[in-house]
Amino acid sequence: MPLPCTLIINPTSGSYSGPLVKRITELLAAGGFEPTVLLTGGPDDAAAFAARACSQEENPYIIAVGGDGTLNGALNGLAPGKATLAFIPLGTANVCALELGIGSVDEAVRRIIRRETRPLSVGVLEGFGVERRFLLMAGIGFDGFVVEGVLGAEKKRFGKGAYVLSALRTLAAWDGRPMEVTAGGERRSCHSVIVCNAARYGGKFVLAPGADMFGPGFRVVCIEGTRRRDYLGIALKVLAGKGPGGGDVTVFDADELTIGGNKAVQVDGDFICHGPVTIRAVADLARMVV
Ligand SMILES: Nc1ncnc2c1ncn2[C@@H]1O[C@H](COP(=O)(O)OP(=O)(O)OP(=O)(O)O)[C@@H](O)[C@H]1O
Repeated sequence: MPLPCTLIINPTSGSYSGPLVKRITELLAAGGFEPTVLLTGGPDDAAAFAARACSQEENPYIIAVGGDGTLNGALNGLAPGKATLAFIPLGTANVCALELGIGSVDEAVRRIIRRETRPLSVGVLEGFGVERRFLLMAGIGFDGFVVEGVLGAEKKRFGKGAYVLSALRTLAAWDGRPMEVTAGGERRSCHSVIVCNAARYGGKFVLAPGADMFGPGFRVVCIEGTRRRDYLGIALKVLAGKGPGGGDVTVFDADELTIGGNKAVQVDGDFICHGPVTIRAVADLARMVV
């Protein structure tokens, strides 16, 4: 019996094409699956499609096809502990694919057919009446402002360059205020904090060695320095593959955090809200194809 699966596909993601989707469905069918294709028509559809599959099926098998944003959308619709989740990367940055070592669409399909899965641990962020799960990271402070400030028209025209333009604007209108981060009964004064559920950040850069979406809790990168030049030092270290620790940066493990202030918050590359927020780790949300 072929195994039914739901493909949630973002037709606006980086390398989407009709023929590519046709090839994916043919490969899956040849590998023993019975795919149903659902194309997202807007930002909320991936979560709605995943929620529907989870409410209608006993063993929902959901394949997010797109970028990290589509995967995050699907993740946010899952009923806890019920679904199998897979990812076929068609996005621009595809951090999750890098994290899982998936180098191509064909490789992603091969892994789905291999049917090896691991229990997935995610983060849940709450603040301002919003609750949102994340797979990769939540950033509060500098990178939250950068993501918030990305203009749609620039993203269409310049792709990843839109983030550089937004970063330059964020640097020009510098907000030097610190915020309070509480974890494990300890309080710290930070300028930005990145709660990492995966090692990579923004592409192939390893920001939090040891952070793992299949392991419990987070690696938290707290940037204490409040000046622009503190960030330059961190960027140079990360680009050189050294990790950000030392100097004005503290890295620690946590399962639960409270972050004060009202700085901008992004999760998995999408702007969500302004602080204050709480973040907690949730184990076994789904089984993820690896
Ligand atoms: N039909 C649609 N029209 C416009 N936006 C959409 C549509 N479907 C999904 N989206 C939004 O597009 C956002 C970006 O898509 P996605 O992450 O899949 O691709 P990407 O930006 O190319 O890749 P990456 O996130 O890996 O850089 C998603 O977060 C989602 O909110």
